[in-house]
Amino acid sequence: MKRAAMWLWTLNKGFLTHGRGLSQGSKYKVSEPLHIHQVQDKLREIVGVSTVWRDHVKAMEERKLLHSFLPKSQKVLPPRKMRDSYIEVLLPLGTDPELRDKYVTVKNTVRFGRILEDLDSLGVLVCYMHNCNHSTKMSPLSIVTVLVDKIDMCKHSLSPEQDIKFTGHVSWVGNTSMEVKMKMFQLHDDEKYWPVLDATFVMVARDSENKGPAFVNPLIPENKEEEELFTQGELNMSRRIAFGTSSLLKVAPSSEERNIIHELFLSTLDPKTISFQSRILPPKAVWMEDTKLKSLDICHPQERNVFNRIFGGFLMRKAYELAWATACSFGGSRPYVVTVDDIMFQKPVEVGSLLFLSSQVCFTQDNYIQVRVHSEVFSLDSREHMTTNVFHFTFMSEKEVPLIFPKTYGESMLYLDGQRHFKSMSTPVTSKKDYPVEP
Ligand SMILES: CCCCCC(=O)SCCNC(=O)CCNC(=O)[C@H](O)C(C)(C)COP(=O)(O)OP(=O)(O)OC[C@H]1O[C@@H](n2cnc3c(N)ncnc32)[C@H](O)[C@@H]1OP(=O)(O)O
Repeated sequence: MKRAAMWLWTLNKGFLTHGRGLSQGSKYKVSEPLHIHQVQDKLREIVGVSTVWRDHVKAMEERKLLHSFLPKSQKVLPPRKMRDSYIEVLLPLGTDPELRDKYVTVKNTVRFGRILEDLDSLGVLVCYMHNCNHSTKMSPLSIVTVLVDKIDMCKHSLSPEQDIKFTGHVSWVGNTSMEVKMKMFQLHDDEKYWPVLDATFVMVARDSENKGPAFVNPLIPENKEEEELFTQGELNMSRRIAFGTSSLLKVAPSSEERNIIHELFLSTLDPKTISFQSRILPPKAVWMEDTKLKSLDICHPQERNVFNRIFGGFLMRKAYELAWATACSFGGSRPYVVTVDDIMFQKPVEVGSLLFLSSQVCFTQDNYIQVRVHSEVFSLDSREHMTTNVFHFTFMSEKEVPLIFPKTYGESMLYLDGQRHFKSMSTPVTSKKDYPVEP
């Protein structure tokens, strides 16, 4: 009982000192960063999971008993500061060849899919730090990823032979949801850590059995910088709601968007026939339907998370790798990821499901390729199909890529949705060669 509470305290204690932990961007200092392997160990300890799949039902039964520790209201929970949840994690690629093998691509760069997995685990650990409760051995909360709001890549290259450091903390809280900001840095020849990536995730707290909502500790900003982050978190929430309510699944496109679609349609009509049916592809263009790639995975217990559902990071890696392959076969050169945007985890994926991923290019501009991946699961027990996620990735190719043309109304909506996501990319990156981030 004391052991888990002890580590939480030890970890927290390190955060009480202010300072410049990293050469750029760090606000708080920790005594010692965690090793990447410790993240999973800590999560297992906090949630109290079985390491043997056979025992998973028993372990979940034990978690039922934690229900009584859940508060009835958020008001009774003590407020936390941003530094309470701040953690640093080291991925020692420079000194650990075995670890490097897991991360290296054929072109001697870093597998971005692996980074997505690490960010997901890190985000969850950050939230457990925020909600750390010394009175229980295991946390009564089940914390799951609901949204990858944004991952923006900086221009610096990722080497599989230099150490990587992650930092993260809670930046905003609602009643049951938390926004987590994470950064990634890589050690350079000048012995300094340079920024590589900025990520914003939203996590949700659920009860001990992951069946209903659970309150999270309030968050109090301590200074002006934190107030700005908090306000930004609130604005992000309003933006997400606005983006959701204007979804093309709910409302018609704007008049400007309707014009775009009509122009695209007109430019594919055969001028030799006076018909709406004869469609021909303009030069340097590809039909959207010809860009599709699909994959199937069986969701084995190996890919489960601490709550015995399929790990969100695994789903992201699989979707990312398929998206990369789609962009690569479409663009004709090895593309680089620029932005990951608005990955919504609508439904959990059960262990044992069949995971169908379907990827297609939905928008292009200059060297940019916008790829959408739709994820659907088939439950062998209930015989039901269900959409679980939609992923959006922006890639950049070394050379200019063909234009993409929708044929049907449904594809036109995919085109506009892709364009909306492309436009929401905060800072278009223009570099090519010094940006080697691949799957
Ligand atoms: C190693 C450990 C890793 C573990 C990490 C994982 O692998 S997790 C595995 C991958 N992820 C999952 O399996 C999650 C799958 N999704 C789900 O189970 C469900 O969608 C959910 C429980 C997260 C949410 O369900 P509902 O939307 O019905 O719940 P509800 O409406 O009560 O919302 C709960 C809180 O989430 C917020 N919320 C909901 N949708 C949101 C969105 N798109 N963007 C931001 N926030 C959102 C709400 O505002 C609310 O916060 P407030 O209450 O603050 O207003």
